[in-house]
Amino acid sequence: MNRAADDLIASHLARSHAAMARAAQDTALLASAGRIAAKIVTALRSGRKLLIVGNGGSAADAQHIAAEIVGRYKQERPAFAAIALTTDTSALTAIGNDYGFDHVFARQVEGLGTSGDVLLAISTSGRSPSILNALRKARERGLTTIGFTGANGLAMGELCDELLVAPSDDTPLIQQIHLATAHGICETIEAALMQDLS
Ligand SMILES: O=C(CO)[C@@H](O)[C@H](O)[C@H](O)[C@H](O)COP(=O)(O)O
Ligand SMILES: [Zn+2]
Repeated sequence: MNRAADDLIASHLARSHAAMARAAQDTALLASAGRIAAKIVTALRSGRKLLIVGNGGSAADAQHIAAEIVGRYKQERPAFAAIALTTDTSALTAIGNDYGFDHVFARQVEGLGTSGDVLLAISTSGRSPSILNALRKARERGLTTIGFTGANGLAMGELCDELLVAPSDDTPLIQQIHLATAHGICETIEAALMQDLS
């Protein structure tokens, strides 16, 4: 690896480290993460499900988080219901082709979401129409709505019962804060669900 690559990667790691440290001190982020974990626990305890949407890197995060819930985070326990709406290529291409990409998630929320479920919608910009439409549809159908965004995404809050704001305006860094915070939320959820069994 040449020097330039080393410098670029080291600089990214340093910015990532600084962004994570800022997030760890962000009392608003920590408080909203706690409320989000409590809302998801309430839904899962009563047999409801968690639906998750996101584009690009956030689609990967959606799948990652769903797997922590339906599989396990760290502890041996029963499975709980979580689905990323980013994985079914037939649904995504049919809905995208017939109705337009802006509807790929909203249409799945309409088909799969029921009152009492939770929609977790991840958008670093807070402005992706596919994500905003999914939140609107979730509201219409009586789902609890949760948003993950970045410092410039506050407008998304209008459609969310809880909005978690990563303290950065850089998409990759926002994504890293989202995933690390989601791991903390999964740990909190798992601890609460394990306590029910003891
Ligand atoms: O992973 C990255 C950048 O790190 C990209 O794929 C990124 O997720 C895509 O550009 C998304 O379309 C951005 O959408 P959003 O987060 O603004 O809703
Ligand atoms: Zn990325």
